[in-house]
Amino acid sequence: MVHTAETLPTGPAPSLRPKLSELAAQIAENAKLLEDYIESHGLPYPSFAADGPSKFPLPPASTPELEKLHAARSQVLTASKSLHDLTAGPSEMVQWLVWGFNDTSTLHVIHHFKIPQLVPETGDISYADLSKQTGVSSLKLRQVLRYAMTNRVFCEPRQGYVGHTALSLLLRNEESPESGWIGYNTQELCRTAGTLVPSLEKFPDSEEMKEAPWGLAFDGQEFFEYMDKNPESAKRFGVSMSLWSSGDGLKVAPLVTGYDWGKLPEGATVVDVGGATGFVSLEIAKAHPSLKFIVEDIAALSLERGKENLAQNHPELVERFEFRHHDFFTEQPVKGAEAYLVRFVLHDWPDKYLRQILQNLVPALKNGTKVIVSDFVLPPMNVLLPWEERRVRALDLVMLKAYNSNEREEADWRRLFAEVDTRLRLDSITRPANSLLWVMEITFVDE
Ligand SMILES: C[S@@+](CC[C@H](N)C(=O)[O-])C[C@H]1O[C@@H](n2cnc3c(N)ncnc32)[C@H](O)[C@@H]1O
Repeated sequence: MVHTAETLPTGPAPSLRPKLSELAAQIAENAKLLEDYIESHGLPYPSFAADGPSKFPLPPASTPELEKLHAARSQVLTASKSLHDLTAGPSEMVQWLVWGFNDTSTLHVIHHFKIPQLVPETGDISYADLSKQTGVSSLKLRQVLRYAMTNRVFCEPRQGYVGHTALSLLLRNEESPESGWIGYNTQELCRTAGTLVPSLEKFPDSEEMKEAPWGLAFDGQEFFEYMDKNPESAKRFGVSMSLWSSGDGLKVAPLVTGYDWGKLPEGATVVDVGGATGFVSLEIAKAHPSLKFIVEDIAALSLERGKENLAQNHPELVERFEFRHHDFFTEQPVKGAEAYLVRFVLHDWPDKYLRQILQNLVPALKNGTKVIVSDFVLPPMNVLLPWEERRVRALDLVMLKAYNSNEREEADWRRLFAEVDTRLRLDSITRPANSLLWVMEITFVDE
C-alpha cells in the first residue's frame, strides 16, 4: 500500500487580502511565545550585535515544545514578510524585488576583498584603513559596505568606522559554511542569473546539463564537470552544503530511524549508489550491525576519503564495507544485493538521466530486492507556510539553473518509477520527522 507520512492537503491559497492588524497580532502572539521560551530557559537572546547568537535559539531536537516553537517561528517569518510586502505596496515592492542583485553583489565584494577578516573581531576599523589594506578607494568601500549594513552585514558603531555584527562575524572564518555559501553563490551560481533567459530561449525543452543556465555560464561545462576541474570550488561547494545538512534538513539520522532497516535479512548487503564517502552508510552500519555495505561513486577522492575515515575512526566496521568506483550511467555491477540505496542523487538529474540511472539498476535486481530512494518530494503549491514555500521553490529553481533538472512531486516520482520498469513497485513514501528528504521504498516484483 502506498501511503504518505503527512497528509498534504492542498489548502486554500494564502489570503490575497490579509489585514494589517491581524498580521501584526499574529506576529506579536508568536513572538511572545518564542521570547518567553528563550528567557525562561536562559537561552541567548537573538540580537544583531556581534555577541549575538549565530542562529535563532531553538531547543534541541528531543524537546517536546520544539514543534510548537518551530511553528511559531515560521508564523512570525511568514506574517512579517506579508506585513512588510503589504505595507510596501506593489510599486515599491517591484523596485526592491528586482534589486536583489545589490544584496548579492555587495556580498561578493565583501567576500572577494576579505573584509570580514580585516574587520577586528571586537572594536572597529576605519574605511581609510580598510582602503589601505584592500587597495579599493575608501569612498567606494563605504558605498558598498553601507548598503550591506542595511542587511545587517557589518555596522558602523561610529561615523567612518566598520564593526562586526553577528552575521558578518560568521564570515570571519573563511572555512565556515556561511563563507562557503557566499563564495559558491557569488562566484558561480550567481552567473546563472544572466543565462537563465538565454537557456530558456535557446533550449526550451532541453534535458541536457550543458544547455542549462550553468552550462551556458561556464562555456558548456556541466556542473559536475566544472566541479571536477575546479577542486577548490568543489571543496567550497561541499562546505557550503553543510549549511543545509547541519540544520534540520539533510541530516542522516532521520534515514537511519525513518526506514525499517531491520526488515532486511540478516547479513544483507546494501549498495549505496552515488554514496560519496559512505557517510550515510556509516550511520546505518552503526545502528544495524548485521548489514554490509558497498559504497559506489564516480569521485575517486570521495571513495578514498571514506576508506581512510573508516580505517582511522571505525576500524571495527572496515570488514563490513567495500568501496567501488562505479559510474551509475553504466550497468550496476553488484548483482543480487538485498537493497540499493539512492540518497540525494536523483534530484540532480533531469528525467531522461534519472530514468537511465534507475534502468541501470534493474538488471541487478532480483525478486524482492528493495530500492530505497531518499530525496525531495515537492509538496503541491500552497501546502507549506509561505516562508517555507519560498525555501522549497528556491531549491527547485536552483535545480533548473544548475542541472536543467527539477524537484519532483509525488505524482512525478510515481510516473518516473513506472516509466523505468513496471516491476518497480512503490510500497511507501514517507517523510521522517525533522527531515527535508523523504524515503521511498520500492520493491522489485518479478514473479
Ligand atoms: C549530492 S551527492 C549525494 C551523496 C550521498 N548519497 C548523500 O546522500 O549525501 C551526489 C553524488 O553522486 C555522485 N555522482 C555524480 N555523478 C555520478 C556518476 N555518474 N556515477 C556515480 N556517482 C556519481 C557524486 O560524486 C556525489 O557523491
